[in-house]
Amino acid sequence: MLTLSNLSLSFHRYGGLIRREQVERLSALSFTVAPGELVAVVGTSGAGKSLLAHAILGLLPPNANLKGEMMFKGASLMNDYPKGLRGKQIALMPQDIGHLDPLAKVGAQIRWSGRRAGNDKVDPVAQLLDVGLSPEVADRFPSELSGGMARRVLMALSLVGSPNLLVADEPTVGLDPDNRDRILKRLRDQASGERSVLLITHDLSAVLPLVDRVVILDQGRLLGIERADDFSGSGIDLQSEHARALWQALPQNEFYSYA
Ligand SMILES: Nc1ncnc2c1ncn2[C@@H]1O[C@H](COP(=O)(O)OP(=O)(O)OP(=O)(O)O)[C@@H](O)[C@H]1O
Ligand code: NI
Repeated sequence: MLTLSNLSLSFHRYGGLIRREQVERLSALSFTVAPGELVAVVGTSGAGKSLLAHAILGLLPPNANLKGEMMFKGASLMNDYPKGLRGKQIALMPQDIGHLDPLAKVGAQIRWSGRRAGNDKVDPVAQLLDVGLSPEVADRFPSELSGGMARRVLMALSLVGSPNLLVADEPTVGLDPDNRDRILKRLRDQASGERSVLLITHDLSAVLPLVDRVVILDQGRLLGIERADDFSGSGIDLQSEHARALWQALPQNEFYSYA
């Protein structure tokens, strides 16, 4: 479904008046997301996770310079971003709840997202129920939502067009365990059949029970691609040393660090 081959991303930066330099933020990333898969991209702050999300959505700023190849269902996402893809076949659940329009009620925003995705007949209440929110939320403004509700509204907006690929950028940050697990469960349900999810997070332990595979990013570099099942025991089945170190550093595994 999604294939990245040697994808690099750099930015032009002006040093002084005439010196122009390139700063590389993603370095030769290669990985795939298969139909039905839920793949986590894990990395600390500044690893390049949101940049990767924006690259896949064709939302990078003009001074960004992408190299390599990125294919979605056989079409290249590299130069002219294919029309009719974003918000329909590929959707982003953004990291920042500031993406909600503060001046519009939730129901109206869901209808707009539906229209952008080519569906004029979206029922906001059904979309809200789908993410575990009650019908009355449709009449609220974003300022009247709790953090957990706002995240679920963002999720409803991103799901409105039934995307084949959903890129969820830190969808559970700042949420209590109940709200977090609700969102993660909905993402797990989403990833089946022809539909896949790329789940961006810094919280490996919260997502491990749900995801199929884990891509580890650090400072724009790929440090490992692992099957989620291999994060078990002492981590002997993990391919990369870095993944083993991450696994052994989780609080519940401290025992193994001394084994
Ligand atoms: N438009 C830009 N121009 C230049 N550098 C940028 C730009 N956007 C982001 N960066 C830099 O790229 C790096 C990766 O940023 P990114 O937002 O992808 O990190 P992240 O992994 O999503 O972090 P977080 O977990 O904090 O959201 C950072 O060092 C950031 O400063
Ligand atoms: Ni980010």
